[in-house]
Amino acid sequence: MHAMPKDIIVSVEHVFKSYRRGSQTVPVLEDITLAIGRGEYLALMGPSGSGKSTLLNLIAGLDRPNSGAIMVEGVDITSLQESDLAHWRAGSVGFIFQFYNLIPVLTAFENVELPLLLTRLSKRERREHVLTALSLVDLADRMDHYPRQLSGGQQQRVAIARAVVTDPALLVADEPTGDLDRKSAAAVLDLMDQLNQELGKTIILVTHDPSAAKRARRLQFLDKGVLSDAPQDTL
Ligand SMILES: Nc1ncnc2c1ncn2[C@@H]1O[C@H](COP(=O)(O)OP(=O)(O)OP(=O)(O)O)[C@@H](O)[C@H]1O
Repeated sequence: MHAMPKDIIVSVEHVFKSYRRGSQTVPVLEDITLAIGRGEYLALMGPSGSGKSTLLNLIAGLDRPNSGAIMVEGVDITSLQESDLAHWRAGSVGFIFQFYNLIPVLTAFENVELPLLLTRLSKRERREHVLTALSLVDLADRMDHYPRQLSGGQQQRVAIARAVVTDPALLVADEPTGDLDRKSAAAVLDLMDQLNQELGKTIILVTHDPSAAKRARRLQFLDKGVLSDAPQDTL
């Protein structure tokens, strides 16, 4: 473990990432360095294919860089073994995806409970945590519903409850409003504002939607694998 200033939660240092396509190497991220403060709300924009999801997945420990270091809460996640990384992810990061990724055969309650099955909590404690998370997203009354019985906006709110049920400091959201109508999108963005402002969650939001990016308090722009402060006229 390295010492890091207390207020920096994510530190990306000289990260390079490429993918292999047949015999070719396709560079995706080139020398990315980025520090994110605890409690920050950062939006990441940029053209399709510029590497936004790739960077988000690296920070969340879903993928590994070719070189460079990624420190999250003082842990160099690039040096963790696969099983340690999975364990770290489960307790440290909440994920919000464009298409919710709920399990169709599980109820809202069971979907939100899933991340807790990896913990030592008792059944009763799990139930309390799940109900707290579902109340936060205002869906406690729908806990016995299956995903297909819920609207897209409601499914995304269940996914947000699942993301926060283990109380991670960091939330990563990849196009969380990409599949929603304006009204449901606004409700999801309001909820993310609340998680940031009231619960102090650090949020990294990847989006194409300027009205979503406006909610963040800092904007970074990725183009052809290179990161920069967003130009003034981006939004
Ligand atoms: N697992 C993979 N294997 C090979 N190439 C990949 C893989 N994942 C991403 N890529 C390539 O890396 C590049 C960046 O992809 P990425 O999804 O990070 O971009 P993005 O900025 O999030 O795009 P979008 O806005 O369209 O979601 C693309 O050219 C993509 O084809």
